[in-house]
Amino acid sequence: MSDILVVEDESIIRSALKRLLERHQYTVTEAESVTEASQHELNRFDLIITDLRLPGAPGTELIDMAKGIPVLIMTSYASMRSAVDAMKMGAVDYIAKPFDHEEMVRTVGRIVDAQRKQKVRIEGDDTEEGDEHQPHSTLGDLVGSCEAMQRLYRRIKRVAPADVTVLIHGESGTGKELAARAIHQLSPRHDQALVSVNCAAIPESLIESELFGHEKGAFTGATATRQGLVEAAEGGTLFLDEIGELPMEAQARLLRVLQENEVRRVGSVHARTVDVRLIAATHRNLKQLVKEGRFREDLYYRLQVIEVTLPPLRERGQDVIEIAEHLLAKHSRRLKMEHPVVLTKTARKALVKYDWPGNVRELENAIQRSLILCDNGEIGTEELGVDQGDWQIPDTLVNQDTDTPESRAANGSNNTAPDTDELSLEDYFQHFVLEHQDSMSETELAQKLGISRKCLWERRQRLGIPRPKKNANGSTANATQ
Ligand SMILES: Nc1ncnc2c1ncn2[C@@H]1O[C@H](COP(=O)(O)OP(=O)(O)OP(=O)(O)O)[C@@H](O)[C@H]1O
Repeated sequence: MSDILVVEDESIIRSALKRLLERHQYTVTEAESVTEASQHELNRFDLIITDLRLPGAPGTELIDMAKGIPVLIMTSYASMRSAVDAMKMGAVDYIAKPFDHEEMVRTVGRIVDAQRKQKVRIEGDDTEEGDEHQPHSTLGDLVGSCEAMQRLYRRIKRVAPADVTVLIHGESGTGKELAARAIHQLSPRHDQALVSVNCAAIPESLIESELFGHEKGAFTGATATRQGLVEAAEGGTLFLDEIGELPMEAQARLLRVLQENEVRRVGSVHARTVDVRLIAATHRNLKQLVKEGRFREDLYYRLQVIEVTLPPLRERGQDVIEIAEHLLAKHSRRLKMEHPVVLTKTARKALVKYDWPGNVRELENAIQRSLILCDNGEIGTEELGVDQGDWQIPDTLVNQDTDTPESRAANGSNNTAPDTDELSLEDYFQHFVLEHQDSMSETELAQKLGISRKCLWERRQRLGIPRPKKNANGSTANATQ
């Protein structure tokens, strides 16, 4: 049986809530204010439900006072703002008054359940209680122990159990998708699906039907009714990477999912109810996009309930070595390396000194490349290429069929990128794209360059060579995006 402390100054609401919870087998203690609540030993409760506005101190004060105990905020000022602020301060969730009884019972059940599971996991791990404040060198697939990563882990653990939308910020390649996965894994939805979608990688014309599904005949080519990815995430989590690239029409449909828990397939007049938690990520400044009229303000406010920020790799100090070694082990296994490969002392220093504009993804490429190029079991600065700017061997080359050490060595000594000394990769990229963009689709171009469609799109943005748009007569014209 779980113990709940209800802090509410309006006695009618307080006793109604008490009765409701007791009917569901919870033990309830009441308090009228933070001061009265603080006379109890807060640590013995499994959950504290508190009104935000109370006589004297606000309910949010209990978040710090009851370290580790989830605090659910009730607010009659159903403004998003105060609820968002409470969540930022560490509240596990919020519920707007007047609340629906069923919703309250469901929310309480979910939090208490998640809390119990977390306790079991912590005890099972043989970790001390108060684990939240123990330093960790990993969380899920994220590796790194610097202070910024510790803060990130703590934040992920706090937001994961609350069923709220999370917006992840961070430069490209910082691990936003891994962070989303960690949130899903630590949430009560962890045994349901996590559906990941990269909004920048799906052609604009297809994105609505991909996400929301379509009815048969909704558009040319819609030969059958199809469920969208939002529906595929039913009961679980939907991760929308690069949400800043979502076209306006799709933004409107997504807003409906968030506001009404409803999805309407393209070409359908009927809405379907969905139960999906959204995690979105972007490397862009969404506020700026809102100002420029390219992102809906209402959607922006819905998304930024809780924000999580991934630090750039250059700000993670010695973590870069920890991550490099982790990636070295991972890719040595993948490439079935016969002998262990290590980083030289100079290489380690160079790793820390280099500023990694492409973050962990760039580091991962450098490690993969080095494993192929090194021949004496040691990786030095030359193999890493950290002194030579940020050129990369395309992934397709790295992932080529390199099953034997001989063929790997051959790939290296063939010098697959002979021009890189004279021609920077960016020049090469620019030439290649300008030369072939009229005759190749974006997918073909990306494939030839060995990069993802999204990466192609990002580089186009960075280098100022926007994708040409096809005119009605089939010729192309550059369009600023
Ligand atoms: N802290 C980390 N420890 C280990 N591997 C990491 C870490 N962060 C990122 N990676 C690896 O780096 C690569 C890029 O990570 P991820 O795709 O999560 O980044 P992202 O921020 O979502 O990038 P983008 O914005 O370009 O989609 C992945 O292969 C991931 O496994």
